Amino acid sequence: MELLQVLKDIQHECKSLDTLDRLKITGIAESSSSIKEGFLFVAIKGNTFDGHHFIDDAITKGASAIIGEQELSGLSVPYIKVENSRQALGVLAKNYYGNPSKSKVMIAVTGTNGKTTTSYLLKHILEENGLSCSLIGTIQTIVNGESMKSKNTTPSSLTINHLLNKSKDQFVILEASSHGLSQYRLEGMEFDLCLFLNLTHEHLDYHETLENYFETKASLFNKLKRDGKAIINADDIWGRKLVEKLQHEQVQTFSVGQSMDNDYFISKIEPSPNPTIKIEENSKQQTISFPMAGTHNLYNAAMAYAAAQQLSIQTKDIIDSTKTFPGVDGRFEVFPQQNGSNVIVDYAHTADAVFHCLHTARSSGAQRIIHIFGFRGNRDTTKRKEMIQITADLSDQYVLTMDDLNAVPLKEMLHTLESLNSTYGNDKGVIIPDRTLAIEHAVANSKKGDWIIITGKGHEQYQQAFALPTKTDKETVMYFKSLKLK
Ligand SMILES: CC(=O)N[C@H]1[C@@H](OP(=O)(O)OP(=O)(O)OC[C@H]2O[C@@H](n3ccc(=O)[nH]c3=O)[C@H](O)[C@@H]2O)O[C@H](CO)[C@@H](O)[C@@H]1O[C@H](C)C(=O)N[C@@H](C)C(=O)N[C@H](CCC(=O)O)C(=O)O
Ligand SMILES: Nc1ncnc2c1ncn2[C@@H]1O[C@H](COP(=O)(O)OP(=O)(O)OP(=O)(O)O)[C@@H](O)[C@H]1O
Repeated sequence: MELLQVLKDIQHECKSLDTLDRLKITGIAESSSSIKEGFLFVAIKGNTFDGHHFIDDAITKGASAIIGEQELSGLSVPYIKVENSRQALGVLAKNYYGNPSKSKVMIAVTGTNGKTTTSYLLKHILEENGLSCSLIGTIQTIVNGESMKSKNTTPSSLTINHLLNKSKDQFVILEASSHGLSQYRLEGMEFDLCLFLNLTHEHLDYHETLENYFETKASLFNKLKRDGKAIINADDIWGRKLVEKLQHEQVQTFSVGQSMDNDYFISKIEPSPNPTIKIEENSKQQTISFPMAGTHNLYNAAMAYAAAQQLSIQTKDIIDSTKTFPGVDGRFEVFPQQNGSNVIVDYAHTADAVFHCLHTARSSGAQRIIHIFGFRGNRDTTKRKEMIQITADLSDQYVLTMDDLNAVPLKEMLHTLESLNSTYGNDKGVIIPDRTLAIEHAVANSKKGDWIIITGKGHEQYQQAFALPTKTDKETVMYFKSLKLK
């Protein structure tokens, strides 16, 4: 493709215009390690590396032109300077792949918690109704029925545009993370439907304040197509704020919430044992049954319901398909034990998610709650206090253990657990550093009516080795089950 075509709509400076005029590129790469002969290399200053340091490497590997933010000269291939390389990459990718988000029905889901669950449910509803759907999110990326493991919740703009270009599916659901939004990973894309689920304390190591975090999430709604629609959980205080903002901007906005002034009025919530939610719209009441327990999951169901309606799926068909939702890997997955206890594996890693998870266990009949969890190294440390306070309040026993250390020394994390526990915890808490042994301890000491809740890792593989030969919380739970069966 002609380089000038790829540069369309991008403000740039280049000292070798003649050369650009004739130049064709065979691809685009944001990493020098992906460069092939004839590629355009986009140098990005990142959090760990500066892509500008890899320009020589990219040229040696065959790059035919370079884009970057620095003032550079004397390169053996044309150098094009832009204001912001990440932002430029979004437009370059869009131009190179033929603006694929324009011709697809694009749905973005944002919020602190529930993006994956809501996205999976909406995909399930669409597919049950004969529609094909790609999904780009935390657990996996599914395009044309083929699944790949995800590295990021929201991949880079180059990856997304490539996936959209490959996708033959009618619909695309994308989980929009705040990191993704702030790093321009959705730059140049447009959406038919954007969902806002909630906003609670998370990622303040990155955004610093909740206001900044909200502004970043809210920026998704600037990417709506001209006739695009916003669906917002108005029971969330930030959601309510967003409804007001979008209505003021005359964006087509549909609110979901427990007061009658909402477009989708939630008139009743029954979180367990047979989770159902009643929704009234245009004075008609619908009852939605959803196999995942908990008020939080019923909110996810309400949001997916409203989205499916706005995508013109018949109400009855939505209700029928919601009933058959198979659930999501590592989200409130229940493993009944032979002794009458239950083990739950859940991806909760915010205070709000932990609250919902423990609350759901209690309202589902847990007589004793034993909660096992840890803190991820090198991530928001300010949420830890509240997480301990919630478990100290809502569980009967809690076990602090290891989550991913992310290069934090084990000794340092142990010290952190001890000091947080003595400051904010209570005598219900113990520390068992090895995650698999913490689970073993809880299972071995469990009795009928106990609910052992293991949070934080959900579907993810363990990063470090533990005492037992298992790789995930679910494998660890199954390991004890299989020992008992022998
Ligand atoms: C801190 C952070 O957000 N980093 C993201 C960012 O990487 P970065 O730009 O900082 O990359 P870097 O490693 O410093 O490298 C800078 C540049 O040098 C280039 N390079 C580097 C090495 C080399 O040999 N050659 C080379 O060209 C790199 O390709 C890059 O362009 O941009 C990359 C591409 O988009 C992301 O993959 C990467 O996500 C990392 C892996 C990550 O863990 N991010 C987390 C915090 C994140 O984004 N999480 C959210 C979900 C959060 C949630 O809700 O739970 C997500 O969307 O995944
Ligand atoms: N609507 C909700 N409100 C509060 N907590 C929720 C909600 N939905 C799910 N959760 C909790 O958050 C956890 C993660 O859920 P899910 O993976 O659906 O969210 P996510 O937004 O994709 O998360 P992440 O951004 O970390 O990938 C669940 O295991 C559950 O504990």
